[in-house]
Amino acid sequence: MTPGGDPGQGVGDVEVALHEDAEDLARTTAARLISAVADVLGSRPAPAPVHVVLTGGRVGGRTLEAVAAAVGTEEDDPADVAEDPTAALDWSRVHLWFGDERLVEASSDERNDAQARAALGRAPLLAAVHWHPMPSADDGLAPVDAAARYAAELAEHAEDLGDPEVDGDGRRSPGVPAFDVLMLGVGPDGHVASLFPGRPTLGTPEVAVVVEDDAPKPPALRLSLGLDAIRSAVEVWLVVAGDDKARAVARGLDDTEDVQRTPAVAARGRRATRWLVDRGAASRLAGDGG
Ligand SMILES: O=C1O[C@H](COP(=O)(O)O)[C@@H](O)[C@H](O)[C@H]1O
Repeated sequence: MTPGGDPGQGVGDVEVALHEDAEDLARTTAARLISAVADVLGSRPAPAPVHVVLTGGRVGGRTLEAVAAAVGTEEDDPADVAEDPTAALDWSRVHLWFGDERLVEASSDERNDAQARAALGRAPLLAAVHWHPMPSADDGLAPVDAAARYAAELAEHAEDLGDPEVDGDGRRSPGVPAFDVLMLGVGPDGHVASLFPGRPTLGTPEVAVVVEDDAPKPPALRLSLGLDAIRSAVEVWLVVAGDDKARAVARGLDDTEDVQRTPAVAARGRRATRWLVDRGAASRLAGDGG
């Protein structure tokens, strides 16, 4: 077994969904996310929450912009927004977490939460969601204490009602919520969240929130969910665009791949793992039609 755990052990279905380009991918993923939130809201009694983990990165940002556009922004006619089916959703039951974050000033545009708030903040209906940003440099905490603080926040929601179909399967990491959907970008090097190839963070999969202090992609200092926390999600969605990601996607879908070389191979959901890719990212997969 690799230090990151056996990526193929006891996981749900793996699906690949092909999209024309990054814009189509972002728009379709946004629609998928809204529909998943609606399904979960409808499947459990109010006020039970829905837990969603957001990703940074380019396609992650475009996806959230597409979510705001679908829900209705302040530029839209309020009458149209009120008629939209998403207006009926109880967004106050939705909790938004982050898969990773850059440990820089809160005002930095390098922050994943800044990108997410800028995108989703355009939709008045989404003002009701609960944000769970990772600590920033402004909090003045040592990185290890910042990680511990986010882990404590996660633990506060670990007992929330989750999906009855998968809860109790023994594969949820203790101390993290039953994430309903966890989205990840994938780097050209195969990293997910801030779990980079060959880094010590892959050697402690059981730690809910890990510190990366020498990320090969700047900024060097970051926080990330650990592998077991990621694998606690009911569904993991890897949202990837661009032919510079094609090798990482092909490796991430190969069960024999070493997690130390391609961390993405170990990012699996308990019920499903969905690779949502555009033609460029899929261009090294057999039968992609591209
Ligand atoms: O550093 C990061 O990179 C990945 C991928 O970003 P992309 O721009 O190449 O799509 C992202 O998923 C992660 O959240 C972020 O911190």
